[in-house]
Amino acid sequence: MATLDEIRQSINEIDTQLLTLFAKRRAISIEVAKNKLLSQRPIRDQHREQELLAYLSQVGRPMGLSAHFIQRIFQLIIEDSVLTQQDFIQQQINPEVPKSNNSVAYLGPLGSYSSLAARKFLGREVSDIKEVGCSSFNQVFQEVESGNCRYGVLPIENMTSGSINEVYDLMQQTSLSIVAELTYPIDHCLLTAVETDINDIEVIYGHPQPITQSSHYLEKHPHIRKVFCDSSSAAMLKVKELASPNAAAIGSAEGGEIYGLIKLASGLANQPDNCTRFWVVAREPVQVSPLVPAKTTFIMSTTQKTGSLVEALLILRNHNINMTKLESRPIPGNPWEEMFYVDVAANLENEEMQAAINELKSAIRYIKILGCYPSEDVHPVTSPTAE
Ligand SMILES: C=C(O[C@@H]1C=C(C(=O)O)C=C[C@H]1O)C(=O)O
Repeated sequence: MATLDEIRQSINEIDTQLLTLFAKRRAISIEVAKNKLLSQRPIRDQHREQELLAYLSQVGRPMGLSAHFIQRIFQLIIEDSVLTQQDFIQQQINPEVPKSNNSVAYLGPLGSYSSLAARKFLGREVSDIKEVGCSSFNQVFQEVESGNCRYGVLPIENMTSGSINEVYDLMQQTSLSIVAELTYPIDHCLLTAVETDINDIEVIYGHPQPITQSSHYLEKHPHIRKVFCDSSSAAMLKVKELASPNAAAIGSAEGGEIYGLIKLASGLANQPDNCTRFWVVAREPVQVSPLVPAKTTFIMSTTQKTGSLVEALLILRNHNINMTKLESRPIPGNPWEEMFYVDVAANLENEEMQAAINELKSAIRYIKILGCYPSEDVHPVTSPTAE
């Protein structure tokens, strides 16, 4: 009988083959993108996705693979393929924005969730990226506005704790444009400098967001004192410095590795599939190909007349424009009025969208376009066989 090491070696070999095939599929998806560019066909083809998933579920069944399993794996693969194609098409129409040799500003020293998201945005080639960790969101804006950094990466929404209001408020004042969105999976871990036990932890250092998002876990350990830090990396640095069996930080496993911390527990967030959505901002807007699913974000303030918000939203509906998010924020110095942040699934260049914006301009008090960027919400549809 084969030893465990030998069996595991076979698994390594199979997984390497899978990786080779994933890379091959990704390369072919670029060929698909080139073909679509020539024929001007949209990147997303949900009918084809559904057909493919149904076909694969059928092929996998006699192999003992459930439709549910197949759909989960291939949804991820198809999502990657669509995003790869989007990136390719965007590079074609925005060739002056190469993704290498770039600089990016984000909140916190290396290892913060924002820094990990920044690396995801600029790809894995981190060697020639200038990374500027900032101590506040305001500084992130300043680094990009001054031209010191090409991009700024800003968290705007977390699945558990909701919108990050400070970033929304700063967006009201900036001249920067949103050029991309990305979602980053967040797995909050309890990190310590030395081997210890959860019952020995007396103090937890963390950014207020991860602490709020881990409230259920923390309620189970009411004796632990919470200390807020400017960023998750600041919390990790503090714990590293203390080197105490009684102090822990809340942060990512990747961040913990950067600071040489031990992972005492993971999966702390209230919501198991916790992720954060980020905006990438730059001084110049990007053009989004009509072949790529796009989002446009704008802010507007309506008049104080009754029904003025409803009227504005009806304009969008009448132009068949799907609103994906509506957020309201107070206007500083103007306590009785609200500013609305609107995300729509539409390209700014689109005729209907232009018509809607023009109509909005005459119906509301103020409108400012924050950016048009490729949509990251490209989750493939499920095929009915998986239900
Ligand atoms: C690869 C294609 O583009 C997209 C990605 C798909 C995939 O990865 O299988 C399927 C349909 C499209 O949404 C295609 O159109 O075939």
